[in-house]
Order: sequence, then structure tokens, then C-alpha cells
Amino acid sequence: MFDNLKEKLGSFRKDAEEAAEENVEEVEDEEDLEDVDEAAVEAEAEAADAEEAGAAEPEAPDTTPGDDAAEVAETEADGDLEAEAAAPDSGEAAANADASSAAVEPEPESADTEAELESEPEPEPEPEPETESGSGSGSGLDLEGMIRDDEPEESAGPADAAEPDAEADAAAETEAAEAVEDDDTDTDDEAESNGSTGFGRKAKSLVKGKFVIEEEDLEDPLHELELALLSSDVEMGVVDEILDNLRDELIGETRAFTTSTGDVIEEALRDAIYDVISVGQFDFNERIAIEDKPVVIVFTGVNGVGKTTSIAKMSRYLEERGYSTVMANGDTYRAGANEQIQEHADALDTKCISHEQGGDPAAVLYDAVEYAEANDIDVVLGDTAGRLHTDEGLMDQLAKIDRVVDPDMTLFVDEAVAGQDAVNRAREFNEAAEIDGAVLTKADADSNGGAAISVAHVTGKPILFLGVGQGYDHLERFDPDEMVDRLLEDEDEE
Ligand SMILES: Nc1nc2c(ncn2[C@@H]2O[C@H](COP(=O)(O)OP(=O)(O)OP(=O)(O)O)[C@@H](O)[C@H]2O)c(=O)[nH]1
Repeated sequence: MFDNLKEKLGSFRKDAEEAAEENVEEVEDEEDLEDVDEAAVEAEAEAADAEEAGAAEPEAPDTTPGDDAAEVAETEADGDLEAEAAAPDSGEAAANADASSAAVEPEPESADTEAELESEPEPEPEPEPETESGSGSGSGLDLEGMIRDDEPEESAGPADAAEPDAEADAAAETEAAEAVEDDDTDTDDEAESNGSTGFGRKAKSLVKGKFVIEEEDLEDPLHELELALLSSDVEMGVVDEILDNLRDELIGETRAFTTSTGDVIEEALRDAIYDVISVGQFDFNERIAIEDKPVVIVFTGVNGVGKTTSIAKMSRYLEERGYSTVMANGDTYRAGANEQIQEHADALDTKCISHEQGGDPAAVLYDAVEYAEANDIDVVLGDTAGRLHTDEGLMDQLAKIDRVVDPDMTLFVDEAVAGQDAVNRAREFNEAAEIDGAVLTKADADSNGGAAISVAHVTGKPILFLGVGQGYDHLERFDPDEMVDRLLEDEDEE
């Protein structure tokens, strides 16, 4: 089932994953730099904490150093400038820290910052060339921007103010890196457990492994997917929606890869498809359970798509769940229709109400409801003549059935293999005589899956069941989660 579609989705996954992998490698290349950044930031956090502890002793209830440190820390997490300011242990770095602090807070009393600097009079670090080369093109300690080198620098002002001494910065970073290398996690834990600022944690979340997919990375895979979906008979608007969902999910944002890039792509694809196929879903069984009995369900759709067979399958489905059913042949138009449905009723040991050919379909349904009421039957399953939705006569019939028996549900039946035609018919039927949901038959013979993906989104009404064979048991509740699993599951094995 839906094999073509599965294959195409699988190709997209591979392509998109490759695009993501390329970007992950970039990040990994710069891992050392990340460590440096992290260390520098954490060293600052330590300094701030130490300073906070020291300065908290005297009675200085206001302008608490802790607050200032927190402010600096917060600011630091946002960009190059801040990370540079986080290296408090060289004279020049101190100057930077002052500059940045002044840039962020123009207040003259930089006493806190100075105190902070004094609190750790560490020796002048020696610049290490490797670190400098790690800093690369001078983007310095850009925590977030480092993995998006190709993007224009957005930050201005304060960052520039802190720029001047790259050498000292590199030195400071190096030292900080060394300082934190040993007790990296401890520091974090401590910072978090004493509830100081949450700063270490924030910094860490910024520098863990991640990737960014830019629009151009996905352009080709998305284009391929678009063509693939269209050739699988997925409706144009639905294709657009899926692609938009994928763009929203994948492009531009920094993704942490806690498991693998493949998982990120799969998740995005899963969400994108789920969004379009889950439209309007409701719990059919629950609905049957809570409606007043008898529940009346009318089946509509064009000729030969499997309405009558679906009614028989539904009868089996409901009987298996403890409901009694009666069938009603509202297809008074077609010769042989009575016999066909009666055969199913006999096979399933169910009552079937029918009138002479050419009779009034609404009258048949009415009789079936009366029969159900008189015999405590739970559900009436009404067949209708399979004619084109453009046929005014049929639409009048449906309108009359609506008036006479006021069905609890009108289900549109079409065959999955009809692809775009089924999608168009679903739309038109829904416009002409509002449907509550759809049954897609012959899904077992459909490798494209276009109708299964599109009908709910196009009509705003859910696909409730899939016909998956000719047997009475071949009716499956359409579950969007399972559907997505099915579409994405076997791909790895292929
Ligand atoms: N493979 C497969 N065949 C199905 C499925 N559902 C129905 N069919 C077959 O499709 C054919 C048409 O089914 P019907 O139930 O007669 O279709 P209908 O819409 O009632 O047709 P009319 O009464 O002529 O309007 C039959 O041969 C069914 O066995 C399904 O889910 N899978």
C-alpha cells in the first residue's frame, strides 16, 4: 500500500538528511571553538558567583552584585560581545569587559564590574595561535552565530565596541577553556543547584551539537519532493502545505541533534504529513457510542467505488463492537442493487430494507429507521445511488434523505486508486451535500497515496476508514499516526 509514496518520502528524507549532515560537520569542525566559548562563558559565571558571594557579606542591601552579574550574564549569552566580556582575567579583557558593560548599561558606576575583575587577579595568559585560528575569520566568540557563518552579522554596536583586542580575547578564551576543561560539568551542576543564575546551563544549551539548515540547503530536496508528491496525485494545495510545514520546521532554526539528524528530518516530515491528514479527525467509535440510537449513517459517492461493500464491512465492524445494524438500499436506481446488498446482508446475517427499483430512496431510509426503532437496532446503514455529484437528481435525493431521516453521519466513499479524481469528487460532494467524513476504498491497490494524503485537507473532513481488500474484515479505521508510521516506516529497510 502506498509504496510509491513511501519511496518518494524516503528519497526526501535521505536528501534532507544529507543537507543536515553537511551542516553538522561544519559545527563539528568548530567544536574546539565551541569549547572555548563555553569555557569562557562559564569562567565568567564562576567569577560572577564568586564575586557575588564575596560582596554579599557587607550590608549592601541594594544594587546587589548578584543582580549585576546576572545582567551581565544574560547579556553575554546573546552574542560575541558578551562572551568576550566574559574573560575577566587579563587587563585588556578587563577593558573589554568595561566597554561592553558600559555599552549595555550606560550607568557610570561600573563598580561591580571592577570588583568582579579584581576578584580574580589571574596572571596574564599567553596567547595561543591555535586558538586564534580556531576563532577563524574574526567572528570571535559568536555562540549562536558560529554555526551560521554564512549569515551576515546582525549584531552591531556593543559588539564592535568589544572587538578591538582579538589577541587578548583569544588568550582569555584559551585560559578559560583550560580552566573549565577539568570540571566542566561540575561547574554547571553547581551553578544550577545553587540557583545562582542558570547561566551555565543556558550557555551549555547554546554550544551543544547542532546544525542549521538554510533555505538553499533544502531547495533541491524540496523541489524533488514537490514533483514526487504531485506525481503521486497529492493535491496541489496539500503539496504546498506539506512543503510549507517542512520549511517552517527545518529551515533557519538551530537544531540540537540529541539523537541524529535523521530523526530531526523524520520528525519534521512526520509532522508535516500528520498536519494535513489529521484534519477534522474525530473518534468514530466514541461518536457511535454516544449518539442516540438508532444512529443513521448514509453512504454517498459515485458508481462502483465500493459503497455497498463498505456498508457490508461497516456492518461487520460495528457488530464486532457490539452494535446491531440494519442495511437500507437507497439505491433504487440501479437494476441489481437490491440483490447485491441483500447478498451481503445474508452473508452477515443482517436485516436489509429495500423497495422496488425506482422507488423513493428517502422512503427506504425512513422505513429502515422505523425498523431499527421497533427492533432496538443500534445503527442504520443507508446506501444511495451512485451518480455523479453534478447530477441534480442525486443531490435532490440526498437533500430529501436529510430532511426525512436527518442522518447522524453522511460518509463519502471513493476509491483511493482514483487519486486526483477522488480528491476532486470529495471536494465537490462536500460542497453539494455536506459530508462528515470519508471512506477510501481499494487502498490495498493504491501505491500512490495521493487521495489518502489529500482528501481530509481538501474537504476539511476526516478520512475515517480505509478499505483494504474485498473481505468483510478489510476495513481499517484511518489513524493519522499509523498512516504516517506506515508511510515512513519501511524506508530504512529498502
Ligand atoms: N481491492 C478492493 N476491492 C474493493 C474494496 N472495496 C470494494 N471493492 C470492490 O469494488 C467493487 C465495487 O464495489 P461495490 O461495493 O459494488 O461498489 P458500489 O460503489 O456499491 O457500486 P455501485 O453499487 O455500482 O454504485 C467490488 O468488486 C468490490 O469487491 C477494497 O477495499 N479493496
